[in-house]
Amino acid sequence: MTDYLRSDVDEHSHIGVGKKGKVDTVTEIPGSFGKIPVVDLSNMGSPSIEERKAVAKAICDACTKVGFFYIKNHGVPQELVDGAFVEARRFFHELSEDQKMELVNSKNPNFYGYAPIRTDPMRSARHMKHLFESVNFGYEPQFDDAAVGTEDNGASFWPKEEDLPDFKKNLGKYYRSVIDLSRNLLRMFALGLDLDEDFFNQFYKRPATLLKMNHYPKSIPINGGGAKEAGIEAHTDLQGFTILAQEDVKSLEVLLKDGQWVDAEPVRGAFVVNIGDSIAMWTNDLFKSTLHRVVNREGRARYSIPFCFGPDFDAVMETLPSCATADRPAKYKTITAGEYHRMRLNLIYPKDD
Ligand SMILES: O=C(O)CCC(=O)C(=O)O
Ligand SMILES: [Fe+2]
Repeated sequence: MTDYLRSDVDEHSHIGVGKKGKVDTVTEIPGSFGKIPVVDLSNMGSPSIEERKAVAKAICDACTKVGFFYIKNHGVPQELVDGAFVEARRFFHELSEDQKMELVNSKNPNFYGYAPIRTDPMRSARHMKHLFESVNFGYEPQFDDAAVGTEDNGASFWPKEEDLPDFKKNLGKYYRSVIDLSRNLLRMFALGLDLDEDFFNQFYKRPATLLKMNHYPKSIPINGGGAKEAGIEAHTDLQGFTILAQEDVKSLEVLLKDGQWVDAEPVRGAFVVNIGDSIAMWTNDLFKSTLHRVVNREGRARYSIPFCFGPDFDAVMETLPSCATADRPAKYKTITAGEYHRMRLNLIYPKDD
């Protein structure tokens, strides 16, 4: 059993915690779709259980075969999506470098905040190259219509109101709307896995949400000359699932069967959803956490807004009964989402950073 530190593109692997408690990889190759499926969510809130089940089945097919899918008719108004991109541009371009560095994530106990572009050749090989700039904000009950408590998941670094007026208020509208959509998707996952429709929501009372904004410039100058394409190396996401908003610049690529990288082209009005490692482990890899990467070859800047939705830190992720059989015994150790999260953050942000 290898003590893997990072997903390995050649093995189609994601990071899980094996029965012996070691970080291990899973080598299953994503299933039989040749492309990323599109799921229409129009009937997700239908009073008819049969109609809801049909949506749940389409989602679960996509999760078991690809781990990536588009959703349309998802209920998040386009003006909120467009508004969130306005705020992303304001953040990256209206704040000075110093103002952004005041919010740097290495100063935050939960690594919330700003992550600058890193081209330092001396960075240890254990780090992912960070050829983009990004910022993220954690869970706050004020953004959650279904909040049961008043505590956040650790304070985020928000820009000062005088530096970027109304930024938090404006982004908060989008935050609220994607949390709501995420809770509805959890119902579909549960239905599709033959669980009580509300099964997952009991583990998402103070969820590990992360609203991220990424900026991939059109190219990145390298010290000493030359330029590189902006992007993110092949990786899997760590949380339950991610809802990604993109504009019209194509750059996201997903690894499908036979080792083919396919573009997850932007589709106006649709989000891209992908399963993260936590739900993959919880479902005993029935749901696939699929490798993806970003390479901005388009010659213009790209912005994206991923929203990650992970279970409560104290949620105990024990292999779901409908996901283990005699032929397919449970592979993973029962672990709390928080323990797993912490383990992954320690890999992403090693102490020598
Ligand atoms: O920007 C994108 O399209 C995807 C970003 C991503 O994979 C991530 O932030 O984990
Ligand atoms: Fe990702």
